[in-house]
Amino acid sequence: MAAPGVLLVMGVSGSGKSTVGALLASQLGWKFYDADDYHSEENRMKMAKGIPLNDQDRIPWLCSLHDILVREVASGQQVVLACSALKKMYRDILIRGKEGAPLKRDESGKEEKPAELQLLVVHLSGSFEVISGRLLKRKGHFMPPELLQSQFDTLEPPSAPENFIQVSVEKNLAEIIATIMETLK
Ligand SMILES: Nc1ncnc2c1ncn2[C@@H]1O[C@H](COP(=O)(O)OP(=O)(O)O)[C@@H](O)[C@H]1O
Ligand SMILES: O=C(O)[C@H](O)[C@@H](O)[C@H](O)[C@H](O)COP(=O)(O)O
Repeated sequence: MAAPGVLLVMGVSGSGKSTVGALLASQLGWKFYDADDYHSEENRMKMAKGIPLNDQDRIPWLCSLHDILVREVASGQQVVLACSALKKMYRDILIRGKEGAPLKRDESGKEEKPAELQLLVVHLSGSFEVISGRLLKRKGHFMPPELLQSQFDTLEPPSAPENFIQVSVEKNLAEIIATIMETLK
């Protein structure tokens, strides 16, 4: 497949996004962004208190990630982004920015189409049991394991016509990376 500008590694909390994303970026020589690093203090505190984020909390966060991706791709930089991106609408915002955002005007006043990114979605998919087992063992993270059920409730797995692959979290890391690298060939 033609290499996309952006590889989005998505899934519920504990599915392995940060681990797989960082490994992939280093193997590909692409820049790595972890969406967790871009949450507002309010969002972080909300999750730490065990309250799931809602659309209003997530939309500005996703818009700022979209802006980062557009900037990087415009400068020729390929990017791996680890981001929960649980709903189709969230992935659409990463690709196109906020739906209904007013069209920008160039210097002559002409309307410019919003930037759209070439993005491959890698969905790390697995059962509640396997993923909660990993979260319970993970130390020093702000996300409480009790929020996992809400992540599964919110999840809309990618489907056609989205450009995506699904990889089982039950594979070991080397197998996951190899599967993704094979798709990129
Ligand atoms: N394929 C895998 N096999 C075994 N353990 C994994 C795998 N992927 C991730 N882990 C472990 O599971 C935990 C959650 O992974 P992490 O990358 O933090 O997930 P996320 O970023 O999606 O929340 C970490 O302790 C990580 O080392
Ligand atoms: O959309 C969300 O609800 C959040 O992004 C949420 O998923 C959280 O930020 C992380 O998932 C926590 O961090 P981990 O994914 O690393 O557990």
